[in-house]
Amino acid sequence: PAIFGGAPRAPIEPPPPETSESESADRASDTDAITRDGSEHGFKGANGDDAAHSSIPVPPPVIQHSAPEEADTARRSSDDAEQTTPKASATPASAAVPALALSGPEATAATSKPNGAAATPTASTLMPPPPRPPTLRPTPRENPSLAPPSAPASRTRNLPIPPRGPGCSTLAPPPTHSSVPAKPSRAVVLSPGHSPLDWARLSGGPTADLRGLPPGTPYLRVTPSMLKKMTGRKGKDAWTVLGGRVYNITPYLPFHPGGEPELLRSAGRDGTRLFGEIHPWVNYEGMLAACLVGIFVPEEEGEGGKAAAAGRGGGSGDMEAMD
Ligand code: HEM
Repeated sequence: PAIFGGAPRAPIEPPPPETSESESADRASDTDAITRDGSEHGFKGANGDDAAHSSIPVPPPVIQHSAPEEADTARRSSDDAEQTTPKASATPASAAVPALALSGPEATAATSKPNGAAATPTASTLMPPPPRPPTLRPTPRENPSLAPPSAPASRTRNLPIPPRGPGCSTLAPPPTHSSVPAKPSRAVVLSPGHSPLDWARLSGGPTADLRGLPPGTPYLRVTPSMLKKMTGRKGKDAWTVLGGRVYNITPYLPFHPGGEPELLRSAGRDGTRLFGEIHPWVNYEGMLAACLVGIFVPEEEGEGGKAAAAGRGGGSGDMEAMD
């Protein structure tokens, strides 16, 4: 009802020239009442209200504008109610719409006079800066300050936000991250029963001992000379140093996602740097806890000065030396 309020009706009323403005206003209110009544009557069925409707003149011009309304009324009442209905509703609405639509900042810039003198002065002063009203485009300009958080902007309005990157989603990673060239995977196909989970089962137990040393063997002080012999060849186990600790990587070889040859690159030497170059994120300490042989120490700090290199089927007297 507010949309079809009296303001817009006034200009439309002119068609009925028979009465004065005050009368026309009264008539407008009457028409409202009539319209409602008419509709109600229509639902209930036509009654003797035709007299009231008949008081409303100007059927032909108004009818043109209010065609839809008229049709409705026509369905509701088969009598003269048709004439009354069009006046009240359709005409005012059509008149009001254009004024609102064109009254935007753009129209004001074009010096629109009819929109009311009061609005014009303010508009003139604000004309240069008021790009705000056209929120569609100027917003991006203003946004830069607010733009950093692209998320809020996108939430508020879809149109104003020009999508910056390919993915408009706020959750999309920055192009910098997504553009990182992916290295071809060198992962190998592990044989059945040698998945990471299988390794976890095998080595994860609290009592798991995969060092390849006699049970109860304490952690060893492994010297460079000792380490050098543990290459995984000639029946020897493969040891490597990671972070100052010596691990027997032999049992892990078939479980290594990178393949046995890759893992053996570090056998018999310190593989800390090589390991870190490939996958520094791998938690070797946890994965190889059951394979911990000892600590890596300088030659002079070794056990008894005698190399204690040992392994499965290794040197004859080496195992005793390690004990
Ligand atoms: C120091 C010698 C080592 C070398 C040269 C090596 C090399 C590699 C290579 C080339 C890959 C394949 C990476 C890819 O997917 O493209 C790989 C994967 C892997 N390696 Fe090693 N590796 C070594 C030691 C180890 C050790 C000691 C462990 C753990 C005890 C380990 C655990 C893994 C794991 C879990 C993956 C899979 C990583 C992933 O899928 O992201 N590696 N390794």
